[in-house]
Amino acid sequence: MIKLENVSKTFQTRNGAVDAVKNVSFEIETGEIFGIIGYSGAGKSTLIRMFNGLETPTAGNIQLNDIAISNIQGADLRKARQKIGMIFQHFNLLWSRTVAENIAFPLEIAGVKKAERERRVAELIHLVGLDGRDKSYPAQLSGGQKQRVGIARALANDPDVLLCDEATSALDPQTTSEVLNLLTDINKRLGLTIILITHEMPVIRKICNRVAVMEGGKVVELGEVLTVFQTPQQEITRRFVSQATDDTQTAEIEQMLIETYPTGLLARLVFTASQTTQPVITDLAKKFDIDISILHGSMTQTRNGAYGFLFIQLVGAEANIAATKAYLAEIDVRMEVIRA
Ligand SMILES: Nc1ncnc2c1ncn2[C@@H]1O[C@H](COP(=O)(O)OP(=O)(O)OP(=O)(O)O)[C@@H](O)[C@H]1O
Repeated sequence: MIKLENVSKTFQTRNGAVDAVKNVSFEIETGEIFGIIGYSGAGKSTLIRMFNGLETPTAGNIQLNDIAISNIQGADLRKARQKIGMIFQHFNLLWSRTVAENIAFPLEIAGVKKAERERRVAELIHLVGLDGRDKSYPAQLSGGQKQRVGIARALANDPDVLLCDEATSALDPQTTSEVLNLLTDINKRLGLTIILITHEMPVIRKICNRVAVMEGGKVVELGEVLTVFQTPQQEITRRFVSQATDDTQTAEIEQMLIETYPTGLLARLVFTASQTTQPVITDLAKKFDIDISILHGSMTQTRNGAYGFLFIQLVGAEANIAATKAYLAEIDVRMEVIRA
């Protein structure tokens, strides 16, 4: 478990003091994938760099399992750091070393013997899906392959925690998706705690269990990803959530549907994780003798379940439509009537 208590970081610059992180407290569970999102300058990098002692807090404490990471230095800090891997946006690979030599580097520093190093490197190359590329140089690899080397190198000393600093920001959407799948797989297989910072909500949606939203050095919102997506509390969170859904287009779509479908009742059904797996639409048609057409929809998957909405047209006797509405209320599917 990782615990932050009242953590602050102030940089002294020529232009005065910069409060990069302001009084941040939260906990991250072992084995969790925890996302930190914020715009440029929000303090994400500074915060994540304090997890492995690359920056020291000006105030407050960071506890990693039994170790007070914010209070140790020298040999103790170097030893603790071996249990915290890190990957970067621009990979930070050694360009004159092969894939295998890059991955072996942290093992050399840790004093691991040659035979054991070679065994471990082969295992890591296989784990990240780079079989056959061990003798390639970074310049001969695609962006996604370079990040796989970064991940293998970060895992070399069998860390408890992996820090990801905008690890997919330099990659195209397809490669981003592959790297995120690899991280999810590693999280499951090794029980590794992953902390990632990003400015992209789709990354959070795809792999995180919980998310903290940072603005001006503070954590302004924190919660389960699904809850944050369904009920964002802060304006900045709403802006991030709209990046990952197409809710912004809703008004336009409603107008278009009203014009295109002049008959029947038009409604928007809002589903949350608890009902999305139920065959709600089939049930309605069977139970209430009504015709239902699905006109438009968007379902979004998060790690804790799916949620989303469907625009439907209902045609049938008034009493049957009233019974349909009552049934939807009973099973907690919100129905917003666009045109009665
Ligand atoms: N070493 C430093 N010296 C002085 N100021 C710094 C230093 N590092 C960061 N800052 C300042 O602290 C604030 C937070 O920066 P930080 O890099 O942590 O934000 P961020 O959310 O990670 O943004 P980005 O995604 O652009 O890196 C910014 O105002 C930045 O200029």
